[in-house]
Amino acid sequence: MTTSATDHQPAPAARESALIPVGVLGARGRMGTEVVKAVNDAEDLELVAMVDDGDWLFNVADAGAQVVVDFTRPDVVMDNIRFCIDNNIHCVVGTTGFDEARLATVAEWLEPKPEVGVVIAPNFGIGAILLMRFAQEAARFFPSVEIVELHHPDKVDAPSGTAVRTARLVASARRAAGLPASPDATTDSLPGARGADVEGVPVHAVRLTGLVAHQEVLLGAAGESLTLRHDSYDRASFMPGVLLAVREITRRPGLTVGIESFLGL
Ligand SMILES: NC(=O)C1=CN([C@@H]2O[C@H](COP(=O)(O)OP(=O)(O)OC[C@H]3O[C@@H](n4cnc5c(N)ncnc54)[C@H](O)[C@@H]3O)[C@@H](O)[C@H]2O)C=CC1
Ligand SMILES: O=C(O)C1=N[C@H](C(=O)O)C[C@H](O)C1
Repeated sequence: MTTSATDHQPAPAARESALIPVGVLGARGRMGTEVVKAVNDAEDLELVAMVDDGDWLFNVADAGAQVVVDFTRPDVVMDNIRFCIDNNIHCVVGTTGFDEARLATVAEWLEPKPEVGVVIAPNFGIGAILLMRFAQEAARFFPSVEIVELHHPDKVDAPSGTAVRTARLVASARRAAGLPASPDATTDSLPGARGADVEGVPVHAVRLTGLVAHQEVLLGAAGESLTLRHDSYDRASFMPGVLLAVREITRRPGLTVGIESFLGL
């Protein structure tokens, strides 16, 4: 008996079962809406649940989601992660508001579930991730550093999660290089004028109509400065990183912070 190329194609049911079933939390929000579109457009993913405020969270488990993407709010994200871990669902989390204590809690929840993966990333934009890496590299060469993040005025948290992570990475590189505090003679200032102090790095937050998500890292030395800047003009910029994380997390058990390792960085 001869076989044609079509004889080797999987049956429709088998093809469907190869798709990764994805649930989206915060599905009606700015990022959630974009994620829903991106998942629907991806040939290897299947959108099985959309949940927003007031919806039944159990929908994602009932629908058989293998991966959940969370773009909600800092005050609800921990409950969502707990639910997913308890229900053996991998999580891709873009929601901000994670400090060391929260990350430790998630790692603790994962201990009895060695097969479940959670990735928490303050920024899925490839350019923003590279900016963080470049800032970390440059930090040891400059006595002065400050960060300015600029966002749309509907953002509820300040400074941005990305700026806080960038400041921590820069501060850590400065400590490793033995650099002292950035010079600053200010003794008289209005509250907030010098920004938020994140591990010794001043972080300034701008909220401006028309902006999406932007960040500058300003590094200064005698007679020169280096400015690193990244701009997300559209939330589409986050989608390649989100989709990469959805695909990777099914084979990355445990807690991953940032998607740098998924990008080979
Ligand atoms: N990691 C990254 O690359 C990015 C992270 N973000 C972060 O993502 C988060 C969301 O940002 P946006 O989409 O701009 O906010 P948004 O306010 O437009 O969307 C949040 C959505 O979550 C919904 N929500 C609230 N409580 C919920 C619950 N218990 N269950 C399900 N849904 C719930 C809200 O109704 C809303 O639709 C923020 O923390 C933001 O900083 C935003 C852009 C990129
Ligand atoms: O709220 C936003 O818009 C963004 N939030 C993230 C953050 O706080 O860093 C990522 C990006 O800056 C957009």
